[in-house]
Amino acid sequence: MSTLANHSFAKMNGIGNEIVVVDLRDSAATVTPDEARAVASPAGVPYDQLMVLHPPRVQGTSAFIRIYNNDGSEAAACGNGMRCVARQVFEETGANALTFETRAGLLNCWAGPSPGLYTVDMGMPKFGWQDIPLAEEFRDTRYIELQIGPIDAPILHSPSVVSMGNPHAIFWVDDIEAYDLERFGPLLENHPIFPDRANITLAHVVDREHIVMRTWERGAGLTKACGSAACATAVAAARLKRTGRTVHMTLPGGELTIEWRAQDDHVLMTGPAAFEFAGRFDPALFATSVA
Ligand SMILES: N[C@@H](CCC[C@H](N)C(=O)O)C(=O)O
Repeated sequence: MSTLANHSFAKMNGIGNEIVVVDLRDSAATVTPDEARAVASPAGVPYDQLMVLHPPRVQGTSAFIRIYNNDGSEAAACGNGMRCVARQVFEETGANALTFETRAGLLNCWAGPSPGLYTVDMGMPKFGWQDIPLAEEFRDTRYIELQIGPIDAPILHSPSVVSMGNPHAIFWVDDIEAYDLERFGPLLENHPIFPDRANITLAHVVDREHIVMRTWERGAGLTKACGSAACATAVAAARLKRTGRTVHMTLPGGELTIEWRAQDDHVLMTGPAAFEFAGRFDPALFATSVA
């Protein structure tokens, strides 16, 4: 019998990024890729990311969080999902600031700066080609040599690449709607230059304080919002001196503020987290996913 059978969940979203939160802090169980895919099935609770809380492994943290994409793969970072987790645990405990552990490290989260908003310290971005990771050496990752389309008239080319704990490639364009991201996204996500695949973003710099963007997410496809991609895009734009270090980001599902803090290079992501409904998983979902 699956640990998730009859287990409670919360369906939430972070500016339209579909999130399911499951609390396994009273259990030693983990979620298998098959179970994660079963939850995402149309008969389950379709999501972009499943955030699973496990017992804390590090003193001073409230939980160890494992993050699943809807294809069953695991991700180390999920900005929108972290705001949802923070809201849930804040409401349950009355706290307004907590630290969680993810595979990307320890993340401080706090309520504010105004009611209904949550801030996550997403840590420091990484720019080294081995950290992202890329399959071959690029000394300058502000732009890398990568293109799709005809060699002399590429459709998309020269992305910036950044790790926010997970890999991101950002293509700078004039019109983010002018490209068939559903078609190019999977090609780029699975391009051999990205040995761990990558999240693919189209971004347009409106001015020094505003970027519009949309993302094809690794392991989840087109989503209404990707928080770590917003962080990666803001940082990449600031590295190129096209924006300042605090940027307002417009995503298909809503707005985020990203600050790349000068004092320690940490990236702070601020935005809302919405609760939709709570429920219990139907055991029939896992009938074929667990031996
Ligand atoms: N939606 C997330 C990113 C989730 C992980 C990503 N698909 C990956 O595999 O790296 C966010 O809000 O950051």
